[in-house]
Amino acid sequence: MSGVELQPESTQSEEKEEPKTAATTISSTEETKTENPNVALDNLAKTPIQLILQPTPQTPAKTPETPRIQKINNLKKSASFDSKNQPEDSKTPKQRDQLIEVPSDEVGRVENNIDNLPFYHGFMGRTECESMLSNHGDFLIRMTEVGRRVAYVISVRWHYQNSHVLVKRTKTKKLYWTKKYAFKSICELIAYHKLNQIPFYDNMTLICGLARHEWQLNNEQVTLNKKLGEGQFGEVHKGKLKTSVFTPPVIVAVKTLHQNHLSANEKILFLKEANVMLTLAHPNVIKFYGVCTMKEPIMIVMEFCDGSSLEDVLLSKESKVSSEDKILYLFHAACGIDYLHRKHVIHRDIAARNCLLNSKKVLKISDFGLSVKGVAIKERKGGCLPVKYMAPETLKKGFYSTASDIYSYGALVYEVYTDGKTPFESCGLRGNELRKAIIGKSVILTIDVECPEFVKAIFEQSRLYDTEQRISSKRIIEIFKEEAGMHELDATGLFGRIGSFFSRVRRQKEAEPSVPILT
Ligand SMILES: Nc1ncnc2c1ncn2[C@@H]1O[C@H](COP(=O)(O)OP(=O)(O)OP(=O)(O)O)[C@@H](O)[C@H]1O
Repeated sequence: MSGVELQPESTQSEEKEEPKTAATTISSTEETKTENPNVALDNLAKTPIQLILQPTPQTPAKTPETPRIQKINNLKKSASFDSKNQPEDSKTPKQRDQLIEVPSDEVGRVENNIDNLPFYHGFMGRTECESMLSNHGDFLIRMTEVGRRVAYVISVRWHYQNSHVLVKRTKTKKLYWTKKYAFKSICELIAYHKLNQIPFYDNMTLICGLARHEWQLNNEQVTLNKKLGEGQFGEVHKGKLKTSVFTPPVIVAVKTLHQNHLSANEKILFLKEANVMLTLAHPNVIKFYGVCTMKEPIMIVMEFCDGSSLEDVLLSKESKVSSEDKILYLFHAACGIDYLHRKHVIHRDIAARNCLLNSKKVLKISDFGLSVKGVAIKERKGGCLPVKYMAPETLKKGFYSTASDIYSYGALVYEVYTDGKTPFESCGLRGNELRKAIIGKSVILTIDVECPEFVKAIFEQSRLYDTEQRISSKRIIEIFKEEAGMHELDATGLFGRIGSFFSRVRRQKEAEPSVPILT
């Protein structure tokens, strides 16, 4: 006999000490140890340990088909972690159910720091996890929260279906279990079931552990320095990221998630931002380095912009943004948005405050907190929404699309040419009143200051009510190229600064007034 029989949890609470029965079973454990001193993981895989479900005086052992085992399986079904599931803490085994404790030395020498398990992914949402599971037997371990307490979930692909099995803990001894066997650590639970190919839930075994990606960083790789600001979910710091021992650390911006008072859903929302950024690489979009989800605080690590936000630059009393730079920034913003739209990402929060500038005057679209994958979606959202920047179809019916981003781009053009004024600031309406006024067309945004004709035309065509008529990001870029001689940046972000706009304007003024052709 190699397993230590464990009293059911409900009776364990009456236990004062570790069960003395362990001593008797340890002798047979030692037999195994003598045969395999320092048994290594690989050896274990080849020589699975035989475990026998032991009868207790009160509860004779039964075969897996018996109602008692069935009952355990039912319990485990409740532990299967469905979206509507309740925390299963209370659903502990009844008195007649049995678990078998497997002592650590039976499992062999295993890595006991979960962070070092290659297939442990830290805090991860279900959707992101399911996007990784593709083949039968693929599995990963992730962290979640059940009733504000950290819990581990084994996510596995089994016969074309994804299952999420919550690892449970016994009340008194705090042992980890999913089916029959209980372990001192989650690493032992995983190692034991994987190496011996014992089903850990129903008939599912752990076959192929999916390793973490390069972008799933360890907290130790990141150092936080000066605080840059604060957003809805947490703070942004300047920091350093160590990528290897051979290369110097990279200067980064690190978005940390407030540790307290955030539910698992809010954490998932925060990580959604990283999820969207993950697929993006463009000189006018903030670069993403990775996420730290192994422990608190959860962090998103991204490119550091050594300038300020466009909003701050526009509002700065010290210096005015030149006409040349206004064109440049709006062109960069259009290139960033166009790239997002080609990647089927709707940003949903285009505004000067979410455009960052670096010291080389390159504008980068940032803050993907509200972004979604897709070209058009319908979503009714409550809470704090950027009404002043939102399109009428969004305010009316919750429709978001690439066209609604373009409508917000119009608001960005307004901000740039009014030196950072917030749209509709002067109309005196707010919240729901403003929403109704925008839908009812009783307030309309106009640029009454000096502005190149072609920019004004872009602005007007971006603010059209009919989404079909609204200008596209592709067309905006073409116009900037045609009218201002702009060039897109290459991947390094070095080339493609302003072209011959001002010499062109001079030429046009000499010849005839500029008539923008917008199709
Ligand atoms: N990549 C970055 N490089 C440099 N500074 C940054 C970077 N990202 C954010 N910041 C700065 O950190 C501050 C907070 O950023 P964050 O995106 O969290 O805030 P926000 O957009 O105000 O809030 P929210 O996320 O709630 O929309 C901003 O002032 C911004 O200028």
